[in-house]
Amino acid sequence: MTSNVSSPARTIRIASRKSQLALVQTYWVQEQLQKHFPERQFDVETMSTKGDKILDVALSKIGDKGLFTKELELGMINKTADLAVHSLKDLPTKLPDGLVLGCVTERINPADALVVHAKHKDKQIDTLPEGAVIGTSSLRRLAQLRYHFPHFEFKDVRGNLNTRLAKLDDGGYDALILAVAGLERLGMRDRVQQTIPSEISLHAVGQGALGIECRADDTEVLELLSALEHKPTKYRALAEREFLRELEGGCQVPIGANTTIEGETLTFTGMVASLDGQRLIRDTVSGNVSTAEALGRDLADRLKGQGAQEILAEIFAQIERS
Ligand SMILES: NCc1[nH]cc(CCC(=O)O)c1CC(=O)O
Repeated sequence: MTSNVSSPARTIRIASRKSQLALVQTYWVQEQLQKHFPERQFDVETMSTKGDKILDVALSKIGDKGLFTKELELGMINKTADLAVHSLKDLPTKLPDGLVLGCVTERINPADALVVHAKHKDKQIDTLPEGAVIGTSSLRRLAQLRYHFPHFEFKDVRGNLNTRLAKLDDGGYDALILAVAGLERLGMRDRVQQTIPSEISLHAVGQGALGIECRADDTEVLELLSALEHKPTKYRALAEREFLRELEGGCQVPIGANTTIEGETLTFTGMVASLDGQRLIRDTVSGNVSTAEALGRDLADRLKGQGAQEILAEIFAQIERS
């Protein structure tokens, strides 16, 4: 038999973390694929990742790249799964051999959000009182906010979104900094007190977009995924991820980004900051969208030329010691 025309199409197995946000994202992708390919079958299989299991240690101290992705990747490598849906910002810039970023879906708001305790419901980030306790587990948010608001106190906060919000509402914090995108996807847009301007906080690389990973040689899945691809988001993601790769930072270093596309022009602002918020290096480049990755490298080189490498080296040493 040389033809497989009559054999039934294989079921496509989508691997997902079990967190509420991961499931919302995965079911959204499943629904989109089903819409484009009504004759195909797409199943979802859930699994726990290391990042889901370790909840009592600050993320920056676990320090592992791929904390939220490794188990899903093993599933694809072992062929018990065919694709995995990630928050793009949780996906390391270097993927395991044999796997690729098959598709980037349309980005929603990539900004960070201020979420406040009820007693601050008339406040914005710049009117919160001196000594306000701000919860964040992101070194990027910590460094940028310290730089602009040295009079706040910062406290780590872990757990899924609902757990974090409960800790805020219980009075453990005055405010939290969270991604607008995560709140929006979980139907909690009303908790966004303020979208933090990019002048204050540049978002994480890839924030607000979904990245779908699959086997590099699975042409069938790659073809299915191309139906979900959003070109402008893909260009922005390529530029941002190349910038991060060049700076050799995982998700747990204070590196921020902001990209916009107007016509054919991609404009990219990036920053690297020290943990104490004392030093912050920021610059902007722009060029044709077709040169997205080169723009990311160019921006990284410029920041390195202004001292970014020293800052990052210090941070890696600090994390290792703690
Ligand atoms: N690090 C956790 C994480 N990974 C993805 C999101 C949601 C935002 C997104 O999809 O970019 C969040 C929560 C947050 O940062 O508040």
